[in-house]
Amino acid sequence: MAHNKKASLNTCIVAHYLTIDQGNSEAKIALWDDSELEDFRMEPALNPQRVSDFVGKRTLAGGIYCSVAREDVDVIRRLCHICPRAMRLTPDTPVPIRVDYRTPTTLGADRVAAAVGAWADYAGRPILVVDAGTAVTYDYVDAEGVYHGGNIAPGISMELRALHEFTARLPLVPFPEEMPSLCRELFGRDTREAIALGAVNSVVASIYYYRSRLPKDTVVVLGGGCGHHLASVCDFETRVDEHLVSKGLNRILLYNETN
Ligand SMILES: Nc1ncnc2c1ncn2[C@@H]1O[C@H](COP(=O)(O)OP(=O)(O)O)[C@@H](O)[C@H]1O
Ligand SMILES: CC(C)(COP(=O)(O)O)[C@@H](O)C(=O)NCCC(=O)O
Ligand SMILES: [K+]
Repeated sequence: MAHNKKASLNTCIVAHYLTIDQGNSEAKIALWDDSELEDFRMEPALNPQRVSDFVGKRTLAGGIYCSVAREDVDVIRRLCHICPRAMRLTPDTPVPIRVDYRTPTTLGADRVAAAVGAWADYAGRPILVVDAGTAVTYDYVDAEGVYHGGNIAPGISMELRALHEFTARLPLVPFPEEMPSLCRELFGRDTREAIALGAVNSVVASIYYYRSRLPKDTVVVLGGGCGHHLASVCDFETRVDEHLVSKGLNRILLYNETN
């Protein structure tokens, strides 16, 4: 009897949190047991039904929505319906780092979330946050937790497409899945290799460059769909976090629960 009571108490206190990150290529939905990732799904086209299917029978304590694409009103409505405390990440949302950006209202919410996600794991160290998705963003958080901004550059797929679309002769080269073997050579020796290496090495070289200009103890955190590919070709230690933005959203949600 006492055991059953304890078990049902445990069931009650599991706090599930839902995070939704709508990027320019994919939506990422994640379920958290407090701050532990429990379930994750990528959705090329999110809709309210997919959100409900993902959550299933689990009871939510809170949820957060962040988009750098179209704000999906139907998805937000569904989130509000299934969550007692649902919020959108906006420029006014309190976050656990200090954002020092001249135009906070135009700053991509996913960049703030990625910075918070990295800070959650490496607080107290300077961090170069690289979120390599549709675009690649390179952001800097110092050891005091101040976000100093960063840069925006084309993502690898975007570069490959742009080279094809804006030239007469360049073929569309597929996303180079096998980066370590491709990057064994510095320069391409045929057109396709030259394009693939050009797109990949522009990102790799940028990571090296920013790192060389930052304090020696800077941690390099790589997130986004290309994060693990890029880590495989950097010859210094990097930390890959496939769920960087979702993790940041979860931490922002928890921060707002307790503050
Ligand atoms: N195997 C792959 N095939 C195609 N694109 C890939 C692959 N692996 C990584 N990518 C890259 O990942 C990006 C999607 O990453 P993601 O971080 O989800 O982007 P976003 O947040 O902008 O939606 C694609 O635009 C592409 O550049
Ligand atoms: C730079 C981004 C396009 C990155 O988007 P993503 O690649 O993650 O889909 C997005 O963060 C954005 O639209 N930012 C607004 C401009 C700014 O951050 O200053
Ligand atoms: K990005």
